[in-house]
Amino acid sequence: MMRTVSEHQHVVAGLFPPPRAEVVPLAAALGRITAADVRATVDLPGFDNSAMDGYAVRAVDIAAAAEDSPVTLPVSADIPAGRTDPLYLDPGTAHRIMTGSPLPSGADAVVPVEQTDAGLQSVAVHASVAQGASVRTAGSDIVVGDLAIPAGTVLHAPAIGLLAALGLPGVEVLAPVRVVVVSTGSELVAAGQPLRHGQIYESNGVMLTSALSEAGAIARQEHFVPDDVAQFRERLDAIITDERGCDLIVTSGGVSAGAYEVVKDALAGDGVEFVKVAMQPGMPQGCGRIRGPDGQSVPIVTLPGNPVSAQVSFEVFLRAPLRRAMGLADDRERTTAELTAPLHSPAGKRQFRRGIIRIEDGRVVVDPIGPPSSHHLRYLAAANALIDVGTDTENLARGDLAEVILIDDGSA
Ligand SMILES: Nc1nc2c(c(=O)[nH]1)N[C@H]1C(S)=C(S)[C@@H](COP(=O)(O)OP(=O)(O)OC[C@H]3O[C@@H](n4cnc5c(N)ncnc54)[C@H](O)[C@@H]3O)O[C@H]1N2
Ligand code: MOO
Repeated sequence: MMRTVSEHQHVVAGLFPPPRAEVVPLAAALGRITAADVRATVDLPGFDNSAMDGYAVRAVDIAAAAEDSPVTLPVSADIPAGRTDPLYLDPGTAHRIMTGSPLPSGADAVVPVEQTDAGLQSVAVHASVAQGASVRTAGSDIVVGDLAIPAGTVLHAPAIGLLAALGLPGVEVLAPVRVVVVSTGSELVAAGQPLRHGQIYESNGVMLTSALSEAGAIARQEHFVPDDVAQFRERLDAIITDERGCDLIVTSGGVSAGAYEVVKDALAGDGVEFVKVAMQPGMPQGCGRIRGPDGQSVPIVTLPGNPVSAQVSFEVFLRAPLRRAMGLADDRERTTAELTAPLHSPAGKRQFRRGIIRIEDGRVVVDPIGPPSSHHLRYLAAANALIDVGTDTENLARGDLAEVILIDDGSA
């Protein structure tokens, strides 16, 4: 009996470790997700300071000041921003002060320069101000120990600014999953090389690497290997011991029922199980854990080689748990749409057909495009949706409502 899609989804999801944390410098933190609460390590502001360019005073000293009857005070100090020495304001005097400069002790208000004659030796103040006017008190924004940024926050520029204002050089964020993609097949040829009859250009490697990157992973493509078990195993060992690190290996090809199934031959019975999943495309699947030369255990997901099968399998089995392992939501939207053409799906299999979803006369409709078989990459390239036809549905008519997964990632 074949495994259901949801059973295999569960098994693949179980291979992913819980999210890992790493510390990155703030300059590299944009878009990253905080792994832990960040609490304020200093007060902001760190000291009482002026909100205006003007004069630090005791409010009581200028209580009688008015437009036509100014109060004149001697100016006994000048406080530009950055002055660090302790300052004291004697009663009956003023200090010239700039925005952000520390308020001298004794002062309890700032008069904006516009309400004075801007004098340097003495200043005529033309308005009274309340106690606390134009003063930004220490800790009025955030106090040591306050929650500055909660865990799970996607860091945008202002949040990074707050971390910088707190004097933090870096932040603990969730680490992306490092994935290495390796395609298999003796028929594969790299772009730029001439093709002989029976050979094809390799396409799954860069396609899957792109899909993994778009999903947020750090994905790296290895050069493909021929259908040779020894070479494949050697390549896996090299991937596992590579100093760039690898949290997951994704392979394509060599998993079905033929005589030269390199992935299956190399790994079956050795921590990796190969199964048939009741779906089209993407029926032959494998996953598990492999051991490296030093005993390291690395999860591996072995996708079928047909290009549409490989990419649809990524969508169905890998994308959501991969994102979860990085603290990211599964951002693939599902909806229902009216079919503009009939569909046939094999009995007992969940089918994922390519489609174009669009709005017609205010209704959400989906055009099925291309045949069901899994070598029609051009239709997958043109699609913005997968039509998800349930296991028990064999026929859908034009006008029927179909389940649809939106796969347009907006990167085009
Ligand atoms: N007797 C059976 N035959 C097949 C079965 C089966 O159950 N019994 N399953 C079929 C299904 S469904 C699929 S899907 C494929 C999967 O086969 P493999 O994963 O073993 O992949 P390959 O045989 O290596 O390749 C299949 C197909 O895809 C092309 N391919 C492979 N890798 C790439 C690549 N990196 N870039 C571009 N194209 C690639 C390859 O040339 C083949 O045409 O098996 C069916 N057979
Ligand atoms: O199920 Mo295979 O995945 O048709 O191509």
